[in-house]
Amino acid sequence: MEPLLWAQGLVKRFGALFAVRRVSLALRPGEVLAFLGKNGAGKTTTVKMLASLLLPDEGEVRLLGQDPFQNPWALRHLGAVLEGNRNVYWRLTPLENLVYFGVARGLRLGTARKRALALLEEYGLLEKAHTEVRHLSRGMQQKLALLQALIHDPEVLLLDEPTLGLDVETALLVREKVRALAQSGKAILLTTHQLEVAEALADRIAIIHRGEVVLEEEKGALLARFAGDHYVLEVEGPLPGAVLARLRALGVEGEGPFLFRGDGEALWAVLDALKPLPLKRVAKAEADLLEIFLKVVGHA
Ligand SMILES: Nc1ncnc2c1ncn2[C@@H]1O[C@H](COP(=O)(O)OP(=O)(O)OP(=O)(O)O)[C@@H](O)[C@H]1O
Repeated sequence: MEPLLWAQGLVKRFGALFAVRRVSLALRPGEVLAFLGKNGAGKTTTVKMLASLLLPDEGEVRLLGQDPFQNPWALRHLGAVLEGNRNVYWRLTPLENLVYFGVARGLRLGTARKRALALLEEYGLLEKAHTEVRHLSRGMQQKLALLQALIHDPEVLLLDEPTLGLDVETALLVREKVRALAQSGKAILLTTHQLEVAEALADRIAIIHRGEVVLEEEKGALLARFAGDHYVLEVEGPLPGAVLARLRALGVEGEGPFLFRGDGEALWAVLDALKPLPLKRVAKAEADLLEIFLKVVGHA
């Protein structure tokens, strides 16, 4: 499948600082790519180049095959939520904002209005449709910023921290919506420091460190690769000293839950040593994204 968004060899320097060095990305229909990195790693700079808000020193961007720097009309295929809620007009109402952005991106007035009202209803903002944005709560403003990116139904979405600062219910709603948008075929780049959000939503993970993409991998494969051979065991009741001694000799660590590093075959020796004690749980330990992130960039 052809990527909807494609970038090759992006470079951005600020004076002597290489903020972004040769970053390449591709986003295909229906795909969520989580773009992770520590503060100052180069995420925003990259995303701004993808959104044509910043001119790369080197490299190319294509949106549905078109170069948005040569042909800015290609940007109608893109919706972006950057830097929280700053991309809406504070003295206009949500409805006015959405109609304005819809028309600016090529919708007819009537279509923009209909779509704006439908989105406001879908995201629970209809009762604020006519309230000036500056009088909305911060979370509502943030939700509106997302709707502003969706109003013209673009194929590609760049979402920077879409759930940060939202209440639990709204954050879950936005998560569900992002998932549904991907299922409907949108390509989504998700920038976030909330690793559990990335883990829940992403199909692929890219980690940028000091301006370079140091890891890019399908999420399932990444989690499996870092999980390694690593089992967690729990037993009912206290362990007799002799059993514990045998476990230690086999390399079992911990005090319950016990931890065993080894392959599936070696695990049988451990289970044998435990017989006939009742087992509560034996499971392959799973890596989480936080652990992986810290391993890849945490101490570098
Ligand atoms: N306009 C600018 N002028 C000079 N330096 C800049 C400019 N914009 C960004 N930088 C620098 O480029 C580097 C990358 O910044 P960027 O905002 O892309 O990081 P980030 O990964 O988005 O970080 P955060 O998670 O903190 O938002 C930083 O060292 C930053 O200080």
